[in-house]
Amino acid sequence: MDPRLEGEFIAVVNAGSSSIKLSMFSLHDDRRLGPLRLELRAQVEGLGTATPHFEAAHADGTKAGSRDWPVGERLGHEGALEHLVEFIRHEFPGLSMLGIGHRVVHGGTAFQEPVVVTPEVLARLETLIPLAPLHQPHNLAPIRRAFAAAPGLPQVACFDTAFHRGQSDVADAFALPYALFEAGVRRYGFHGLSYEYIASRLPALSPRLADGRVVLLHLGNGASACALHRGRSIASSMGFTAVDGLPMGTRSGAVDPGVLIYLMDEQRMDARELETLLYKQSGLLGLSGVSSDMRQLLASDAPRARFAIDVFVHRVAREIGALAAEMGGLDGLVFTAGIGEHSAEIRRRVLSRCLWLGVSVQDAANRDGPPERRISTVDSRCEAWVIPTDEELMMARHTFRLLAAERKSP
Ligand SMILES: Nc1ncnc2c1ncn2[C@@H]1O[C@H](COP(=O)(O)OP(=O)(O)O)[C@@H](O)[C@H]1O
Ligand SMILES: CC(=O)OP(=O)(O)O
Ligand SMILES: [Mg+2]
Repeated sequence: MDPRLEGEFIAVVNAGSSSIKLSMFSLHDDRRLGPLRLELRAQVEGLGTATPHFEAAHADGTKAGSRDWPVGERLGHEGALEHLVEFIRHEFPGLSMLGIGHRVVHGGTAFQEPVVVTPEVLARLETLIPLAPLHQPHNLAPIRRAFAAAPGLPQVACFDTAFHRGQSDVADAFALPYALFEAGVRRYGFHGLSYEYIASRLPALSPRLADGRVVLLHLGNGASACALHRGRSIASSMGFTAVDGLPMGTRSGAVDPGVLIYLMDEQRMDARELETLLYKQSGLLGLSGVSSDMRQLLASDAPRARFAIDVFVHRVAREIGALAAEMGGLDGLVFTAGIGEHSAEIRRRVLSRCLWLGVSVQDAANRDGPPERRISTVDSRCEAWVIPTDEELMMARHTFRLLAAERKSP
């Protein structure tokens, strides 16, 4: 065994709609670097497609493993999880664990911060599956599996919704009958672990933004925007579910609800068919007919690929304006997640629509530079930044904080 991998660990599981990521953090008494150190990241991507792919890397980026499955052997979430668990067992024999942190997309109104999962908590989280059908079942399956395999091992659920729970009722409400608001039909907002991580980086990177009005843009396979005022979320583009707001890889983003009634009446679509349409057949994939993957769209000459990108950029620019209006102005913009971190072209196009907000882009910095960087000119009234997100580190921090506190007060 690698001597670095002795001691106690926290595992963190981020089960998405088409991938499972598992990261291992070791614990240390290091005042300067903090108690958590990333040791290994492992993931299976492309679940449900013809070409699932496993890859694992040590913290320094060196490869720890990889695997492809034969074309046509459709690997599901369960098979991927088994593979990851076996890999970790092999890499970390005799492993001692403090606990496991899980990303759980929906915490409803009841869960406003991370919690240690009990069978009762798990049962309540299961009732939220209809509110996040693409994510919640996959988030809860690894919890159930770990309960069965290691009943005494503490598990912590970290919610995508929690960071937004401080938003006002006015920001949260749909203008539906008030009884529905009371029954929990309201805006929740998602990608909260990502936004919380970015907010935690701002004091070191830009004190002005840490204390100011910022729109955070999480543009990945799922995409959303968040209005951050003095480090707190005050509004977000995602609503009751993670299908609202911006167009995404395969999700529609906001549509006129009248369209759904029309489709039910005229095309006799039922709830399941609408769910498939809105979550799996829309967004970049639905508009382009080419791919849900922004890299492929940017590389394509197909007119509809270009059209899909145009719609995406248009809606992102619109959302920035809407969230700036909620905050009464804007001091900065932050791009994060797959597209936000890696696509200079999308950032350039979005920022070219933000001149009215006082953004002046530094082209060379936008094209290239260290992963965390300012991409606006020094005299830009509104700052623009790229900050890679780290949902896993945020989850490891929450898990450590909760379990260390539990250990002190048994
Ligand atoms: N260099 C790049 N240029 C454009 N898009 C990119 C680039 N790298 C990754 N992406 C896009 O990022 C998206 C995936 O984002 P990511 O945050 O990794 O998703 P997930 O929600 O699965 O974690 C895909 O649309 C992918 O095409
Ligand atoms: C909430 C959500 O959309 O998550 P993801 O981006 O992982 O799909
Ligand atoms: Mg994501």
